[in-house]
Amino acid sequence: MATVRSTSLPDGGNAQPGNGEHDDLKLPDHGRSGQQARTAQQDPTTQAPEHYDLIVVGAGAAGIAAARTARRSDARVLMVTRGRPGQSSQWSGTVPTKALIAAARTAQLMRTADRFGITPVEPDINFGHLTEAIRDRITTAAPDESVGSLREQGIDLVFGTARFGGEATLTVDDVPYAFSRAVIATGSAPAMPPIPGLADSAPMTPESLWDLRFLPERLTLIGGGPTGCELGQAFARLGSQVMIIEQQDRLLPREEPEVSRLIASRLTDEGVQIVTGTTVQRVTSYRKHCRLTVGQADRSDAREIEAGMILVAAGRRPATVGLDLARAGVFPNANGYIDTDDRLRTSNRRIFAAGDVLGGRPLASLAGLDGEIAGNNATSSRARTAHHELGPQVVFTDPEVGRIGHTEASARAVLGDWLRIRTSNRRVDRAIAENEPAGLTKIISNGHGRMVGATVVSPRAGEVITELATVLQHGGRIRELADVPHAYPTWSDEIYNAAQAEQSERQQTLLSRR
Ligand SMILES: Cc1cc2nc3c(=O)[nH]c(=O)nc-3n(C[C@H](O)[C@H](O)[C@H](O)COP(=O)(O)OP(=O)(O)OC[C@H]3O[C@@H](n4cnc5c(N)ncnc54)[C@H](O)[C@@H]3O)c2cc1C
Ligand SMILES: NC(=O)c1ccc[n+]([C@@H]2O[C@H](COP(=O)([O-])OP(=O)(O)OC[C@H]3O[C@@H](n4cnc5c(N)ncnc54)[C@H](O)[C@@H]3O)[C@@H](O)[C@H]2O)c1
Repeated sequence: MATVRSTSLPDGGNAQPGNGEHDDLKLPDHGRSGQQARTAQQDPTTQAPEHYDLIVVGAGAAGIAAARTARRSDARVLMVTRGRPGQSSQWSGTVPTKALIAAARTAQLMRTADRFGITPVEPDINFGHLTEAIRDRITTAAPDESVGSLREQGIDLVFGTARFGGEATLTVDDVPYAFSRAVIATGSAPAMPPIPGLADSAPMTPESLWDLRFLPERLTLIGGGPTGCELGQAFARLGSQVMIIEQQDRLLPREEPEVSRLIASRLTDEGVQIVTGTTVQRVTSYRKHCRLTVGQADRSDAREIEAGMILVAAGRRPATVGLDLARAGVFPNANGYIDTDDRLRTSNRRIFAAGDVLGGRPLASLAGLDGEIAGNNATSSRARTAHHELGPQVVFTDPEVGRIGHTEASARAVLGDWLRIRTSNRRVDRAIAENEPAGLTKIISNGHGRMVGATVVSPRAGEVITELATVLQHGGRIRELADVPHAYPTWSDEIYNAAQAEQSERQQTLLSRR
């Protein structure tokens, strides 16, 4: 029979097994594997709480990765969740939005087929069939995240709301459990701006949107970040009249200003009404529609606009309410998120945190990686560190916006004018072949030519940016890609062109020094 390994506290790789310092935190040897452990169900009246090597709170991208990684060290693992495993990513975030976007792109292609010399046709959208197809995509996307599959992987699963009772205990709906380590991976929830009358209008959120049974004739999005832009464009392409209201002076305010202009222009061409530099001050609901009082932040310029169904895409907030973190000795920061060191350990050294609950950049890609790191560091003495700043992020509008590292403004804030910026709006051959407009490639390097950030706007920017992520991760220079043969014609052509241009500039500089 497999036994649970007794693992000493991972302490930055310095803690030696049995060095005495952390003996009280040693994982116990239960003499059985998690796979063989009984399913987590307990009588609340029993005195001793059931003990686990690791309890993971949350079964989203971060929690699942943490639990799976811990199982590789044969730890006895309990995962607690009050929602379906997969949560935001699989059920309401990454997967369904991309399925919706793909359907909307098809509708747009049908409508604009004349650019390929094909007779265009206005698509007939059956929203019921469309949402059914999306549900099908969701269940196909991650079969190994189902309850059955997680249990097969040896992870005990219990449904309910977790609440810490002390530094090494928690309850799930009053049933107590004890842990050697825990990972908090409770994710985030939609932020609801405190706008008078908003709650009465029963607004949708990216989470509740998937219950829609009909295509809204008119849809008003509050927030023009990644969610607002992706969903706004998709619903407009499916046939809704869409308005996006953004309080900052441009859409996608975290991206380069030229990206905001490019995406705004594309959305406007597709019929989306964009209102920037404007906040919603009041919502008045009528039986079938709403009226919004909007204006500038200082409340000047107040005016009323008609709105359809409201979808709030105004950012996220941490899902920590009710966890009783203080009892566990974990203290959220001023924004309510959990701070950790780079090994994802919180102020309680038994407890780690991963995913959206950390704040920063709430991305499924980072949540999964964090989960692995937290699960590893909680159950193994070989510590791994998290480098959030290195992960690429993509806004899946059409065209897509891929970014890695700094924008020009954030690089300038750190490096001043010690920057080299290479920008191109050239239409690559692939864009010409597919009759797509020009995008953008912007590569930012420091004075030594080492890349510190890049932005790509193209129909496949999500793929293209990963090549640059590799360069950034290795502290490389863009010219190093000039020696790597690239397939032609691809959406990466402009990266290769930039690499060759950098290479030839360097050769000229070297020649001129001779
Ligand atoms: C519309 C939308 C589109 C997105 N698109 C992308 C994209 O294209 N690419 C990308 O990388 N990211 C995308 N994201 C972000 C991505 O979905 C999240 O970053 C990711 O899902 C976060 O994972 P998580 O595990 O931290 O949290 P979650 O997936 O939210 O999981 C949290 C889990 O904790 C549980 N929980 C919470 N509190 C408790 C409690 N007290 N007790 C027990 N269980 C609890 C929940 O039930 C859930 O299982 C998108 C997000 C949205 C909203
Ligand atoms: N493709 C992707 O990777 C993807 C897609 C969607 C979401 N996400 C993730 O989810 C997170 C949340 O995305 P999001 O777009 O909901 O949030 P966000 O914080 O990125 O953007 C919200 C926008 O709403 C605006 N806003 C806030 N309150 C407002 C108000 N009262 N009136 C008008 N505008 C208001 C903000 O200025 C901001 O531009 C992102 O940080 C991102 O990491 C990722």
